[in-house]
Amino acid sequence: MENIKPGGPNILITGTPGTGKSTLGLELSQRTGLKYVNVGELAKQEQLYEGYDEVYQCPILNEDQVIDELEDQMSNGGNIVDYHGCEFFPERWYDIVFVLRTDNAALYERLEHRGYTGKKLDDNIQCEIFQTILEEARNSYKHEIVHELPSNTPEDLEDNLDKIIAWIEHWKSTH
Ligand SMILES: Nc1ncnc2c1ncn2[C@@H]1O[C@H](COP(=O)(O)OP(=O)(O)O)[C@@H](O)[C@H]1O
Repeated sequence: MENIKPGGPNILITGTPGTGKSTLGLELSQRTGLKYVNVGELAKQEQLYEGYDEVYQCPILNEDQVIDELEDQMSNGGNIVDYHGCEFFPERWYDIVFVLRTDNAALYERLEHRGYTGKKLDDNIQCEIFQTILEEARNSYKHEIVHELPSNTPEDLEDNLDKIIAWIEHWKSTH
């Protein structure tokens, strides 16, 4: 049975770093009033970590702590969650999952611009080539709620916003 969420639907925006999750998530939040949750930022603020990854030179997310931290607000609904992974969240949290996709050349430029180099840059490009996050989403959620969205141009961004806003309106009229 579906949970009742007074705050509205919960939306997951996932995809390889640099595909445009925070750009889309923030704009969507502004236009809809749903709450934007950047899991990476939340972990940093609340120090939800368990150790340090020497290879990638970044802290390791404590997934259980993230789940505990978000459980109440996710049960209430009305959240747009942004993270470059999706398999550790409880499946019941999300009403819909969007996986952003970016062509290699564009993604390479965005990540280079962000200061990524060497293995970190290469691995993220490979992650996108092998559609790792899309596979992860399809393995973690019902196929019918997982949607791939192109995220290459500003026109794509506008199209994606229009589509998601229309979906939210529909969700609200049926719940
Ligand atoms: N649809 C798009 N078209 C062109 N550039 C985009 C698009 N979406 C995001 N960008 C740009 O790509 C870069 C990475 O976007 P960001 O939202 O930070 O990605 P993520 O949150 O997935 O890491 C930013 O410079 C952003 O302005």
